[in-house]
Amino acid sequence: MKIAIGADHAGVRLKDELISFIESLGHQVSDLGCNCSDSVDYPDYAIAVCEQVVAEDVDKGILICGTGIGMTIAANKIPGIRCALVHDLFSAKATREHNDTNVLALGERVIGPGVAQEIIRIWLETDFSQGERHQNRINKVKALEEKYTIHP
Ligand SMILES: O=C(CO)[C@H](O)[C@H](O)[C@H](O)COP(=O)(O)O
Repeated sequence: MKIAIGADHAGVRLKDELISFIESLGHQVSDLGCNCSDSVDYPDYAIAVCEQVVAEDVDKGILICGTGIGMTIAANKIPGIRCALVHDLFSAKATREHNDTNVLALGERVIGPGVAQEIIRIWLETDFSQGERHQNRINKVKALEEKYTIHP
């Protein structure tokens, strides 16, 4: 798979540690920054990654900030993005099976690299369950997105 990854200053260290791990799983990683510890704004990196996901330039996105919360809030403003903040292995599997999430958010100040690696491995290898009830719920989320999108 092609994966875009982005982080703010509070997630850059974990991002840099995770790239080689994701590549070792056989994926191609596009690093969209940031690339230093200077203070930056997480929405700028959420947008960069999510735009690639929506454009289908990549298959999935991974976003990292201090808590993962800011990245999650920003990512889910973008139509077509279903981003989950995940800090446990059960949710990593469930959010692929039930929510068909296309972006994963992590918090560097919350979990260590070992747990982050396992979350990513499970999230990337788990398919959407295709269950009718899950698709129906995702369709309702898409309808909300459409209803509250302002068309020029
Ligand atoms: O949005 C966040 C908090 O929910 C992210 O964790 C940011 O990375 C964090 O706010 C950055 O904090 P800092 O004090 O500017 O380093």
